[in-house]
Amino acid sequence: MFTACTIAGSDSSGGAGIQADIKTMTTNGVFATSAITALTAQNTTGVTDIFNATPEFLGHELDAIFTDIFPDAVKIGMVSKQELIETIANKLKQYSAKNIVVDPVMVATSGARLIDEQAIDALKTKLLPLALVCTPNIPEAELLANMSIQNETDMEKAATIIESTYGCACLCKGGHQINDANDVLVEKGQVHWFYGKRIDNPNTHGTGCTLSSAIASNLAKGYDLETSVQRAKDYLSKALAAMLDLGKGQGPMNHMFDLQGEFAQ
Ligand SMILES: Nc1ncnc2c1ncn2[C@@H]1O[C@H](COP(=O)(O)OP(=O)(O)OP(=O)(O)O)[C@@H](O)[C@H]1O
Ligand SMILES: Cc1ncc(COP(=O)(O)O)c(N)n1
Repeated sequence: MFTACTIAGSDSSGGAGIQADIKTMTTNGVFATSAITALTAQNTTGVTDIFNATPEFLGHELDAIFTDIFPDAVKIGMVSKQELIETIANKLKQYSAKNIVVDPVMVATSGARLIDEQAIDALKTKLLPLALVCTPNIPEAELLANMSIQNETDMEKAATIIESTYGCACLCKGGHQINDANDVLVEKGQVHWFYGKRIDNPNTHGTGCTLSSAIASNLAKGYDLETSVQRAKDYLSKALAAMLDLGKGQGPMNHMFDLQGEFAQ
C-alpha cells in the first residue's frame, strides 16, 4: 500500500480541503494521512469562519505522521499563516519529504480569501522551492509570475517564469477562467499541454484540491509527473461528469464515482 499525506484545511461541507483530498487519495488507491492546518466553517455558498491550528500543534501532527507512516507523496493545500508555512517547510526538510505537490490555495471558488498577505511571501520563498510541482489557477499564477494572463500563450509564459523563479515544475490550470479546461505543465523547461473537455457542470467546488491530491496519489504510486497529471485530470473530469448536485451554491463533485477501481491501479 502506497501512502500520501495531505497538509491542508478542513472544509466542513466536504467538497474541498482535507475531505476532498482524503476521498481522492482513497479512490486513487493510496492510504491517506492528514495534517490539518485550519478548520473552516464552510458550505457550498461560502466560508463563515476560519480557526487556524497553532504552529506547535501542526508540527506535532507532522511529527506523528513522518515518524510512523512515512508518506510516498505530500500534497499541501490551504495554509493561511506565515508561521504555519514555516513550520511545514522546516518539517518537510527535517524528514526529507519527497514528491511534494503544492496547490497554492489563495481564494475559494466562493470568493473567500484563504491566505494572509505575509503568508504569500513565505509560500514563495519557503515552500515552493521544496516542491516537485505547484498547481496554480490563473489568478494564483498571475500573482506568482507577476504578470497578467489573458490567453494560453500567457499561461505558458507564466508557468515558465514560475518554474525558473521558484525552482519547481508548474502546472498552470486553465480551469474556469481561460479555456476549455486545458492546463499547461512546464517541467525542466519543457512545455506539455493537457487538453480537457469542458464539462458543463457549475458544481466545481474543490476541483483544485482534487486535482492536486490525485497528482500526489499517482506520484506516490511511482508514476512520473506527466503521467501523474494526465491520470489526475482524467479522474477529475470523470468526477465532474458524474454530475452530482448538492447544496445551494457551487456544489462538490462526486469523488466516489469510481469505487470499482479504474483509478486505484
Ligand atoms: N468545467 C470544467 N470541466 C472540466 N474540467 C474543469 C472544469 N473546470 C475546471 N476544470 C479543471 O479542473 C482543474 C482545476 O482547475 P481550476 O482552474 O478550476 O482550479 P482551481 O481554481 O484551483 O480550483 P478550485 O475550484 O478548487 O479553486 C483543472 O484541471 C481544470 O482544467
Ligand atoms: C479548506 C479549503 N481548502 C481549499 C479550498 C479551495 O477550494 P475551492 O476553490 O474549490 O473552494 C477551500 N474552499 N477550502
